Amino acid sequence: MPSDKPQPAQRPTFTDQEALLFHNQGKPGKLEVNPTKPMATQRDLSLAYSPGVAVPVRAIAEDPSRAYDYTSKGNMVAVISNGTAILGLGNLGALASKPVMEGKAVLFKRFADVDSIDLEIATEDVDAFINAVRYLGPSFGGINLEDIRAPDCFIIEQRLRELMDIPVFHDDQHGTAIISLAGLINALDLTGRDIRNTKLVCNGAGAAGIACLELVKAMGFPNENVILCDTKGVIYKGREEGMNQWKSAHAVDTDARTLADAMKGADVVFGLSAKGAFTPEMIASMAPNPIIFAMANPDPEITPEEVAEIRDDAIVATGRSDYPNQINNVLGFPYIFRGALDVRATTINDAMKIAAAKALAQLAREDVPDQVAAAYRGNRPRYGREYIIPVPFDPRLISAIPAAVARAAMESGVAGRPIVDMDAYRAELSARRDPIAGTLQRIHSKIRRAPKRVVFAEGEEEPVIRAAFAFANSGLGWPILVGRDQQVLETMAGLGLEPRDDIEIVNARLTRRNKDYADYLYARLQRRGYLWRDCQRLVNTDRNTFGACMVATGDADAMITGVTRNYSIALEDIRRVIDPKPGHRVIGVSLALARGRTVLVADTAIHEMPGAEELADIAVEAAGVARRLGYEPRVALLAYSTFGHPSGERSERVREAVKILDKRHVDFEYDGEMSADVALNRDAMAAYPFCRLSGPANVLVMPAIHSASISTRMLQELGGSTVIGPLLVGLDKPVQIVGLGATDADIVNMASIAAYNIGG
Ligand SMILES: NC(=O)C1=CN([C@@H]2O[C@H](COP(=O)(O)OP(=O)(O)OC[C@H]3O[C@@H](n4cnc5c(N)ncnc54)[C@H](OP(=O)(O)O)[C@@H]3O)[C@@H](O)[C@H]2O)C=CC1
Ligand SMILES: CC(=O)C(=O)O
Ligand SMILES: [Mg+2]
Repeated sequence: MPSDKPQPAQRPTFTDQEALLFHNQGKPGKLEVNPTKPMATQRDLSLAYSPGVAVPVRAIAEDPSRAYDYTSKGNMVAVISNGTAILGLGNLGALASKPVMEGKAVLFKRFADVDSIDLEIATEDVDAFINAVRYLGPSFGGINLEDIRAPDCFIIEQRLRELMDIPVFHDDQHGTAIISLAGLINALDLTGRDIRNTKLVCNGAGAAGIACLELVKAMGFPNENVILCDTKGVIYKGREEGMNQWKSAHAVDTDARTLADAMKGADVVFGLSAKGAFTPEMIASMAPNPIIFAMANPDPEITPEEVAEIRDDAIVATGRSDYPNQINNVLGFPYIFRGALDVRATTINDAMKIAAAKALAQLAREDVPDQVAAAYRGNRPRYGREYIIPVPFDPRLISAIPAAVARAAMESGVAGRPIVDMDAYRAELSARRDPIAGTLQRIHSKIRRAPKRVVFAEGEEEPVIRAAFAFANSGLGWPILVGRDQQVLETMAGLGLEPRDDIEIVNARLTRRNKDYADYLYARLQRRGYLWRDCQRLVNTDRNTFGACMVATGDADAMITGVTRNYSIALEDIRRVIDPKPGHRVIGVSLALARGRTVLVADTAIHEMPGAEELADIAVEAAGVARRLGYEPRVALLAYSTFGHPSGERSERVREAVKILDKRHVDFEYDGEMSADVALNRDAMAAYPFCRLSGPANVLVMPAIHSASISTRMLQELGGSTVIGPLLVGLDKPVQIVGLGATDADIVNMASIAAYNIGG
């Protein structure tokens, strides 16, 4: 649980020098452009450029919607600024805004796989700015305006919305409004307030302030309960100084003239102004349980530490990532555009904004996965005063927010290409964030249709219990937690989880099946030096043995273990109880996913230095796994040499394995021996026209366990691949072993793979 008070000591700090170095090291700046098509050969060139490129040109000229099929338009957003209101730093010009705009562009990519480029336009003239942008429509699927001062931004956005047929969205207005509304919905809920009689003060009557008020009023806040302030104080009816039509729309009848007057007794205050604008006295004068959103960047109107010195009943949020409750538009713009682009929305309307805010608010109320806990440095946040809004690293945002936005676009009639299958869309969204997610999603939808009973052998462990609940909540099957009832229940209570009927707790010592399992084990082990009593002790005390007995005897369908024990020891426990499937070999297969490509690597778990027969078996098992995952296997048997060169003894086994596969007449593509580059790179493979693989390999059979282990770990650490596994295949009953210290998400995934019975 997060502590009650903000803890500055835990906050990451950096020097100015470090910030400059960060931006300067490697290639200066934060983004570069990469081609998505190969440009390696003469043929590639003639397709990508003249003459091949003429074909899509004509197609688009004939039907402009084809631009979405043949160009990057549909996934490309421009982040455009003139630098007149850079964060809360003021008007520092177009060029100085570039680091922020590059930052927004990479956040688009990082969080929602939206390609984005920053465009800084060096003019403060509203008409000139509009003219510079209005003709850019063909290049982009959407325009994200950023850090343009009020009231220019209102005119610019409105005119561009009229002139362009793609979404134009001023992030500082609407992004901020959406996120603060989401936070406000939850803060009102936590403090038991009703939107109709809550008093709100907004300091800052610029882009962000005005848009926030418009959205909260659209949600039902009465006009007379809201006071807007700017550098001149309260915006009251009849004020003349420093006014414009957008401020006037929110002017109220009140005697309050200063921000301090307005904040007396207020329930909520929004800061969208500048550093230090709220004084301790102002905060002290607010109503009990005040809601304080100090959102100025980079430094808030008041810090959470300063609030904590004055009162302990406040809910405080800032725009920064290093305090709890980050109300920042980064939670919105990537996902809102993702949803809008995916339905080819012509605009981003109020219905889509409110849908995004509600989806965000809802997400904060749900149980938090481990990846989010990691973003909180080990503190698992729970819906409450210090967790009113999800963090930007929450992996659930990518499927929840765009789906809500896309649905609202469809319902409000602005979607050019409605989504037919929303579940499939959500799965696709998750896959954009993490390539592994697409494969897992397929597995999940399959096992949901025929849920299985899965033994979670280490049922007393916290992550295992959380995983079991997540597994059951997602409808993936029925978990069985093995452990002492009291211990399991206490851990559950500590996690705030209630026991429930669909999650069984089985105590090995007390179960009525205890004797049957001991008999079963004795029948297997009596000729290996075990007495019946030894078997009974194993069943009673070893959870892997007990869990495996449940699976072996049909009391459960699959099993997951490994959180507290080394892989090889857990495997030994299991092998005592479960044999290989007749005619099969037990191996480990790892899945490496990178750059849209999935490659299976085997054997990553069992055979240290396989002989030729074993290598052939490994190829057969791994090809089976590829098929079960929906890939047509192309198996490369790897070595350091390729088809006999350089010659060497160590490759002999691999060549022999290929001959064995020839004799077995297997029904999949295979070849070798070959080096990894030949296996994976079409051009390198082309140097061997006799190679029997029809394309780059998707199954790599490694010559030995050390090369398998080293290469998968290097892929993960250096190559940016996601690697899952080793998945255990070839056992007669499905059991999977996670790595020591696996997170709840890892356990759920491996439990799903066990339930799916990936080994066939
Ligand atoms: N957390 C988030 O996600 C976001 C935070 N922001 C923050 O909000 C702030 C405003 O941004 P934005 O609306 O784009 O900028 P604008 O330039 O459009 O508006 C600034 C507004 O703040 C007012 N203001 C400035 N200083 C003070 C002060 N000391 N007291 C009262 N009012 C003041 C100005 O008053 P006047 O009209 O009298 O000049 C003006 O109304 C920035 O700090 C920015 O970082 C913005 C967007 C997103
Ligand atoms: C977060 C943001 O967009 C701003 O402070 O301007
Ligand atoms: Mg901004």
